[in-house]
Amino acid sequence: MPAEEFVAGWISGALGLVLGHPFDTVKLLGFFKGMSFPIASIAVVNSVLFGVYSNALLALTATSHQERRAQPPSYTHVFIAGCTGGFLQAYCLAPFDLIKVRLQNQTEPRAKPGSPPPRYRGPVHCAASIFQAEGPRGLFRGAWALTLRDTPTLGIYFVTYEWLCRQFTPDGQTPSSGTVLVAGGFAGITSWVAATPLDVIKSRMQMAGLKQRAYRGLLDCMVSSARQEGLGVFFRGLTINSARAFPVNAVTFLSYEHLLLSWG
Ligand SMILES: C[N+](C)(C)CCCC[C@H](N)C(=O)O
Repeated sequence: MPAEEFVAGWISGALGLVLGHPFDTVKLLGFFKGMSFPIASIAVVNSVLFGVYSNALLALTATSHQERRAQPPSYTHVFIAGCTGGFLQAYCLAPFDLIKVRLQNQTEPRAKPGSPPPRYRGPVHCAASIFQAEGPRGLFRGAWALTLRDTPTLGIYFVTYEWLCRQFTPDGQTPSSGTVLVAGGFAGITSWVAATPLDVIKSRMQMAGLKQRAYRGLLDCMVSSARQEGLGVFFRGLTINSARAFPVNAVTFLSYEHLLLSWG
């Protein structure tokens, strides 16, 4: 059997791949366009959350991640560590979240002839415009509401995760991948259900001055929203938040646990 065809086939195939690569890259970049900003920001924020959580538990219980399966921390410690992680991640998240909310609310019809250009051209332009108009503090608009939203609800997040893992795992053993997926998914849902009322208020405060009227503060925003739209306003987005929370947090916890396991 002549080998040349194989070699030629291999080389031409490889060349095709090399030549095709830039096109694939463009296609891929096009496909993921607009995703690099959320991906980059979630990476930073999530590393702060999990890093602070784990270190807070280390400080509270003097056990490392590996030791915690044999000596599980109390739920009070898990809650305190979760709240600490939530509090600190909220500050890192605040500017990214503000930009996301501002860009998502830009729903002017796209590039119709004669229509005004969008206010923000992209995440960097959005950040720069806010910075120019309001200074660095402008980038933290709504940060207080975000902190109130995330501090207790991330405590709830880790308590739910730990509790569910322990229900389905024999003492001292590592939870199975299935358990981690389900516990992570439900931790996400529970946390988002608890966070939704303040999520609504947070987004309104971040939009204040643009589309919405300006509020005197968090309480004013809560009271006037409830007065005008009824108490149902605090549950706006509950279904979509929960539907998104399950897969996102199932995968977050699964990859987190697996990475830690594989690093020893
Ligand atoms: C605290 N709060 C519920 C707002 C978020 C908790 C889960 C965090 C996760 N990165 C996610 O985006 O779902």
